[in-house]
Amino acid sequence: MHILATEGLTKRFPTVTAVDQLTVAVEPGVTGLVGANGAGKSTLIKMLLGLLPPSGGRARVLDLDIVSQGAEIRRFVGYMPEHESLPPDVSATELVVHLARMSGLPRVAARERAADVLRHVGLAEERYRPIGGYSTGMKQRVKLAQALVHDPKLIFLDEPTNGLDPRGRDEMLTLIRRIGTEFGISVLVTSHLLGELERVCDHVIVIDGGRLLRSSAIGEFTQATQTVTVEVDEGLDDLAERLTAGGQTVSPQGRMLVVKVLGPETYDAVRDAAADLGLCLIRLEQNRHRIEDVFREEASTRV
Ligand SMILES: Nc1ncnc2c1ncn2[C@@H]1O[C@H](COP(=O)(O)OP(=O)(O)OP(=O)(O)O)[C@@H](O)[C@H]1O
Repeated sequence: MHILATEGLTKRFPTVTAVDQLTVAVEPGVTGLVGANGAGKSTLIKMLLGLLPPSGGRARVLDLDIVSQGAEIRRFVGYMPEHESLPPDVSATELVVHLARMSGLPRVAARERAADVLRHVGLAEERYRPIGGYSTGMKQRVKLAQALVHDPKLIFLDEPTNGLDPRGRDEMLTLIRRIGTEFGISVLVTSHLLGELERVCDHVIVIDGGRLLRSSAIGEFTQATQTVTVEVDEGLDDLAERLTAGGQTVSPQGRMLVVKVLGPETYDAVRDAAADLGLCLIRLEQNRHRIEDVFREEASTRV
């Protein structure tokens, strides 16, 4: 069963086509939507929520039509917007209870549910303080809590790690994975960094200029795009030659080599080649993939 499916979905603004003939289907689980700034991620999400009418094509979310059943879709789907959209003068508790009430929960149930989700996202005592004094990380957690409070079947998270420091990012990504696995809520999460979504997603969709570039299970994805950086004390050229002769794809980068990972055997090949040549291996590091790497990869397979 698909949780959402689009067919030729298009959104044209006067000067730009933000989403261009997009046909894609998403299964239950955690799905990453990756694309550079301006790729059309937010526009796609707003259309899927029934908040922005498409210029062409069709889409269904939880088997509901985005044009004629937007209000029903929003009953079952939670949305964490990209930009800050929180009132500064109320506390997280007041806001989340209010939103729970607006989604139709009675007063007591709304309070209980709000307390539950705020606890799940990791907001403790501070939830009683006005939101205006929160750090970016705390504000992101409030935005996540309000997306979950009406017990959705699916949530759309638009750049949830924006503005967070490395630790905050890690915590947010762990939370997202838990939402998908422990709570059984399907997640569509956007980012401009493929590397950070790799950790938490089952499936990744890449868009560029509003068009679908790729949609695959995370395993296939990382397989196709993974590289390791290799640094040795000396003898870099010899190592490159040895690896190339052994069937590895190697490109020099300054004082290091970038080797495409063909499988676990690539790591063995690097270790063995360095040992045979008597070189001291200083670094063997798996690279985080920026979206640009995927574009480069796709472009090189197209020619
Ligand atoms: N309301 C609008 N009117 C006109 N152009 C718009 C509007 N909303 C978005 N766009 C344009 O559509 C394109 C896609 O924007 P969108 O916000 O969907 O991208 P994005 O992938 O979410 O990027 P970001 O993460 O930077 O928001 C951009 O060129 C943007 O300028």
